[in-house]
Amino acid sequence: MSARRKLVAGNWKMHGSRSSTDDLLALLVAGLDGLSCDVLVCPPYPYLAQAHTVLQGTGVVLGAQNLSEHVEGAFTGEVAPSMLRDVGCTHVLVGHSERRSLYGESDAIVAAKFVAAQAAGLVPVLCVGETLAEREAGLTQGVVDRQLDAVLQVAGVSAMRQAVVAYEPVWAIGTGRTASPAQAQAVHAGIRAVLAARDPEVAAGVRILYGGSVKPQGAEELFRQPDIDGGLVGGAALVAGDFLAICRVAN
Ligand SMILES: O=C(CO)COP(=O)(O)O
Repeated sequence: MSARRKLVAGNWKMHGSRSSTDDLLALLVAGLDGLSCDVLVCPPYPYLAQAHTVLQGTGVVLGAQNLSEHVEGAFTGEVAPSMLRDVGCTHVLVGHSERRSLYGESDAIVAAKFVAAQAAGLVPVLCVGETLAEREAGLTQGVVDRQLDAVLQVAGVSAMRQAVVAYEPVWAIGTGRTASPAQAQAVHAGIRAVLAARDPEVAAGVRILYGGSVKPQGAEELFRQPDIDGGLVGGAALVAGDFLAICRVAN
């Protein structure tokens, strides 16, 4: 039995409205009563302050889906790390595959965002994962190691004490195709081994989430794997009953 407490995170992506945010959060807060896993929700930027008000005192923590690597300045359309803190975020996703592929975020930018998040007192959830072509070419662990190493080079391994890693194979995101528990476990163990080579204690403590078509069915077996410490949930995080069911099996 691992000493790491499970964490279930919901990435709402670009979905919702003011009223659906209130509705979903109310259902989550009511349904989570009595559960002991950690729960994080990441609504879109405009709803963060509202979500913070609803979540205060509930134990559910709040994260953003992205942040600027800059402290402040002439960066039209960007959101500073301190602003996220200011509206009640404790966490932020960094390097989600959609940011990497659709918005050209390089390993270097992701590393800079990771550092900027921690400098503002936010816990970064560092997302890593390979494409289908990379998996089929046998490059999975190499890609994930490169993405992780880019952050470790800049931030140092001890920064991982205040961070979460999320393994999200790109081919499993939004496709209904989940990695098998064995496939996911193998990569999670590989991530932990990379960290252990630098600092075994840090490696033993860091939570590594699995993401990619996580649904209530199948979540239990994923979460039973020794190196899977919870989930980063997309589509199913928008359906209160599904998200709650996933939290329940992580409990
Ligand atoms: O990208 C994801 C979470 O960050 C996963 O999304 P889905 O659960 O919709 O596949």
